[in-house]
Amino acid sequence: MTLAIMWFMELFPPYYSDWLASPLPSLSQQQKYWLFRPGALTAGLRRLGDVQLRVVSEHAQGLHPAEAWMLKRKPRSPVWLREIVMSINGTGSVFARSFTPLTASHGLWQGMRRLRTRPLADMLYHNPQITRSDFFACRLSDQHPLYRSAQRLLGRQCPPARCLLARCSVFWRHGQPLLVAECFLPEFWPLAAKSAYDRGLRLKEL
Ligand SMILES: C=C(O[C@@H]1C=C(C(=O)O)C=C[C@H]1O)C(=O)O
Repeated sequence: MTLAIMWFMELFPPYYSDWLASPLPSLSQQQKYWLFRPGALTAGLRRLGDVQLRVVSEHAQGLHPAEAWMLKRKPRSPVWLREIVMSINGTGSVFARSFTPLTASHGLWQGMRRLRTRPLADMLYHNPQITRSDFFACRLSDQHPLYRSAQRLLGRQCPPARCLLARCSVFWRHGQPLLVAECFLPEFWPLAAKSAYDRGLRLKEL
């Protein structure tokens, strides 16, 4: 990447970002529902079946330039990253990638390092000091950091980027951000549709 492009990306981040604050018009009602559903995603997934969480990786790395604006931190500044996959009744359904500044992972967000297979949700929704940003959603592209992670995780079984819908939001605690990005794998959508059908719900009641 040339210096000029990197300079542009750092200066005008939202203009090259894939993330959108409102749903793409082409999405189904069900997709819009899950991409912008408030509250704990794990709680929503548990209504579809038995949820298992597998930690894929946890390590320090530099903040990706395309994600720096979300964290309001400088590109390449050190962050602590956690990547997990959640399965519903044994079917890999959601891949999540979460990160916080490395200093915060030793401070206000240190709980993130101790979770192991407990979901992040356990430490996010019962603390009045923690606020959540609006959601952003997108269809992934080949260059998207979340897609790069999905490729590492799924290898040759990774679906094309355009088949993957994702959302993200930032949790803030005393000025310290924790970004959570979640990608719905293609196998998730039939499970969600079947569950809604079994419960006799119309889409708007999901
Ligand atoms: C943030 C939540 O926790 C889920 C669990 C995660 C984890 O343990 O790393 C990451 C993203 C979420 O889908 C949630 O359920 O809303």
